[in-house]
Amino acid sequence: MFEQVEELKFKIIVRVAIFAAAIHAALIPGFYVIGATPLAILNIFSTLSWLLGIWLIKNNRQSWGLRVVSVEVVVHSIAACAFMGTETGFQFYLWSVSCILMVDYKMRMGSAVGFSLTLIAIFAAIYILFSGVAYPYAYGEFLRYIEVANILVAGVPMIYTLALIRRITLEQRSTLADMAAKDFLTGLYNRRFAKELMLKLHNRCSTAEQPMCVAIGDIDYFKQINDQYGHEVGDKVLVALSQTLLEHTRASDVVARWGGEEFIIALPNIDIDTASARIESIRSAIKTMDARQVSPELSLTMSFGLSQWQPQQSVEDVINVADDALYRSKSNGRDQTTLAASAPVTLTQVT
Ligand SMILES: Nc1nc2c(ncn2[C@@H]2O[C@H](COP(=O)(O)OP(=O)(O)OP(=O)(O)O)[C@@H](O)[C@H]2O)c(=O)[nH]1
Repeated sequence: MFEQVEELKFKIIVRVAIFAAAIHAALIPGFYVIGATPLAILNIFSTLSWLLGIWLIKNNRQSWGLRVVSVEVVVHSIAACAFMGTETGFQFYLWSVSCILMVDYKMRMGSAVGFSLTLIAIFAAIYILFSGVAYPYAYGEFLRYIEVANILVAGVPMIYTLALIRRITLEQRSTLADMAAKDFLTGLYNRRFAKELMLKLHNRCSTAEQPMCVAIGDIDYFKQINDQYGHEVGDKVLVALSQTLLEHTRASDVVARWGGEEFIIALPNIDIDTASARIESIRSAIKTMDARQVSPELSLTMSFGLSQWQPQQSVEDVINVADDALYRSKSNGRDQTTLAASAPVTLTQVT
């Protein structure tokens, strides 16, 4: 995840750098036309510096790339203001670079803040040193427009950098929320998060006076699958089975990995008869699931325990009751669903 974020960040910085290189290249004839030949020559070096920065960033030397372009901006801002005065607005690029430097996480926080503050200090020093310099070249009547243009163009990298940080923050937030809620292997909800969701569903169902059921399923003889085909195949079985569970449940159901080869399905707004028909259809879908995509000749069955969640029961209570029913499915020969009741009802005996 961290590498992807870094990749995205530097991809965007490369775009800013290409934009900057193009602006510097375009200014070469511009400076030449107004008679500022030294600045035209300086811009050739500036364009080359930006191209070098892009090359360094693309070749995995991101910190060096950022340093090269930072030095370029400092030199360019000082030179432009020394030759043409501060009214041209070239000093505003120092603000852009001070923002961009902060996204280099490889640089220590203290150094990044130090460099950024130095750039702002240079910005202030430029006013002290060069605000008295009068613009000596042609087209002086357009000075105000040049200043406005420079301020606007310098603003783009700052907004781009902030937008980038915002995007990364939001993406990381959703990734972290996903990691906290989901099982790494199967992508199903994990036990802790499933419990929270089940409680919310149960409260909603109780308020609306709707029935709710909970099923626990456990793969039969999963140890044998691991022993016979290997742990990696076992993992693939867990992933394929999770997919089958999702395909045969409603969006409002909660499907979660409860433990190693144990899964839970919470079914809101459903009575026990309809729920048992649903679980039975899931059980036969698992039996007929094309397990050959995982490994040829592999056959898979699952046992279930199903219980209706009574209003006064806690989440632990209903799970214990469903678990007892599952235990009966196992001890009665597996590949079946047992309904938890005062007298347990086995729906399907293994054939
Ligand atoms: N491949 C894989 N195996 C797992 C994972 N988590 C648990 N297991 C395995 O699941 C197996 C569970 O074995 P048992 O508890 O003996 O149950 P079983 O073989 O399924 O037998 P019954 O439940 O009695 O039908 C163990 O071998 C665990 O190593 C996992 O994430 N990946």
